[in-house]
Amino acid sequence: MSRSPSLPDRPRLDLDQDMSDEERLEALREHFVEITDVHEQLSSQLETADERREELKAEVDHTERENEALKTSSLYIATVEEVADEEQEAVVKQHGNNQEVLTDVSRRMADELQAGDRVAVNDSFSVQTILSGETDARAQAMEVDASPDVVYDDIGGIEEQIREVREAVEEPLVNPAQFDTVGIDPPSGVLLYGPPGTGKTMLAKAVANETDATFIKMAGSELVRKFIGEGSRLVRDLFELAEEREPAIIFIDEIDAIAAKRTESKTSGDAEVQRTMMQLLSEMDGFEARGNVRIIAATNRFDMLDRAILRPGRFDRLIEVPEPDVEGRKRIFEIHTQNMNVADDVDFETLAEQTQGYSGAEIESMTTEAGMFAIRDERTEVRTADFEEAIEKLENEDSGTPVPSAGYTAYHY
Ligand SMILES: Nc1ncnc2c1ncn2[C@@H]1O[C@H](COP(=O)(O)OP(=O)(O)OP(=O)(O)O)[C@@H](O)[C@H]1O
Repeated sequence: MSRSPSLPDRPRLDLDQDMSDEERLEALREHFVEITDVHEQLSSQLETADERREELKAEVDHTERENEALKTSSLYIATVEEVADEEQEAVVKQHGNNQEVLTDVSRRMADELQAGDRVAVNDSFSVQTILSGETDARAQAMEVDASPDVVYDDIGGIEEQIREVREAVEEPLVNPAQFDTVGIDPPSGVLLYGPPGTGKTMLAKAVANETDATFIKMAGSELVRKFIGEGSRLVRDLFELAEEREPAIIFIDEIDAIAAKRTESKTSGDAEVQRTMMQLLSEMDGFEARGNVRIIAATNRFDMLDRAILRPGRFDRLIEVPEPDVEGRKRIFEIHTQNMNVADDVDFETLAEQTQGYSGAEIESMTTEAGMFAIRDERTEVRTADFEEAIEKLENEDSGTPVPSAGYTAYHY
C-alpha cells in the first residue's frame, strides 16, 4: 500500500515588540511567501489524492461489476491449454463437451494464466476467474511430485518385489528397445497388493525417482468419497496430465474403491463408481500409445477386485507385497534408526523377533515412539528399554498383537 505524503510544516510568524516597522513588514512578506509555498504544496498533494481516489473508485466499480457478473451468470469450467502472452490470447477447453476455443484475455489475466489452470468462463468463453487450489478438484485429487526422494535402499525386506517392479516398470522406461528387439510388449500395469503399510507407495515413488519420472498419485477412495460426479473426468485428467509430464508413473492407491466387484445393489453411487472404473479401463486399453507413462496400482483388498481390471493389457503383472519377515523387520529397524542416536547395546535382531506381524509403517512409528520415551526421560540416546516400552505401548493400543488389516486375503499367482 502506498503511504500518504507527509504534510508540509505550518510556517511560523515571529514578530516581537522591539521590531521596527520595516522589519515587521519584511517578516510579514517572508511569511506570505512561505504560506503561498505551503499552499502550492498542499494543492498539489490534494490533486494527487483526488487522482488516486478516482483510480480506486474505478477499481471498486470494476470489481463490483465482475462480482455481479459472477453472481448472476452461470459459468462453465474449462482448462487452459495454451497462453499467448504477447497476443493476450488463450486456448481454453471446456469440460464436458471438450470444445476448444481461442479467447481474448486481459493483460493481467495473460500474465497470471498458465497452461493447465482450471478457469471459469462465461457464455462467450471470456475467462472470468482462475479457480484456486481449493476449487480445483484436479489439484486436490492428485498428488504430483516431480522428483520423489525415496530410493530403493530406503525400503526394507521386499528385495524380490523391488526386483520385479524394476523389471516391469523401470526397464520399459529406460530401455524400451530391448522389448522391441525381443518382440514382446512390456506389462501394461502393475498391481501391488498386500497389507497396509508394507511399502507399496514407497516402491512406486522409488521407481519414479530412479527413472527421473514424475510421480502422480491418485487415491481411489478419495475419488469416490470427495469428488462425487467427477470421478471419470478426473481419471481422464490423470492420464492427460501423465502424458503432459512424461516420463511419468501413475500410482492409483486403494484401487479397490473404484474397481470393486459389482454388487447387487444399484444405487446411483454404484453407477458413478462404475463409470469411473469404465473410464480407467478405457484409458488403460488405449495405453500402448502412451509411451513413457507407466501405471502402478495398489490395494489392501485384492479379494474385492473386479477381475476385469486384471485382464491382459490392463493390470497384468501382480506383485504381492507381504508383511516383512524377521530379516526384513531387522532391515526396516535399521533404516528408520539411521538418523537416531541409538545406544550400542540395542539389538535390532532381537527387536525384529519381538515384532512378528508388524508392518514397515508400524515399525517406523515404533522407532519414533522409542525416541519420544528417551526425550520424556530427558536423554539424548535411545535405549533398548525405550524400544521395548514402545512395543508394549503399540501392542496395548492395538489391544494385543498387531494383525494384518481385516479382510486382507493373499492370493498367490
Ligand atoms: N518395507 C518398508 N521399508 C521401510 N519403511 C517402510 C516399509 N514399509 C512401510 N514403511 C514405512 O511406512 C510408511 C508407509 O508406507 P507406504 O505408504 O509405502 O505403505 P503402503 O503399503 O503403501 O500402505 P497403504 O496400503 O496403507 O497405502 C513409509 O513412509 C515408511 O516410512
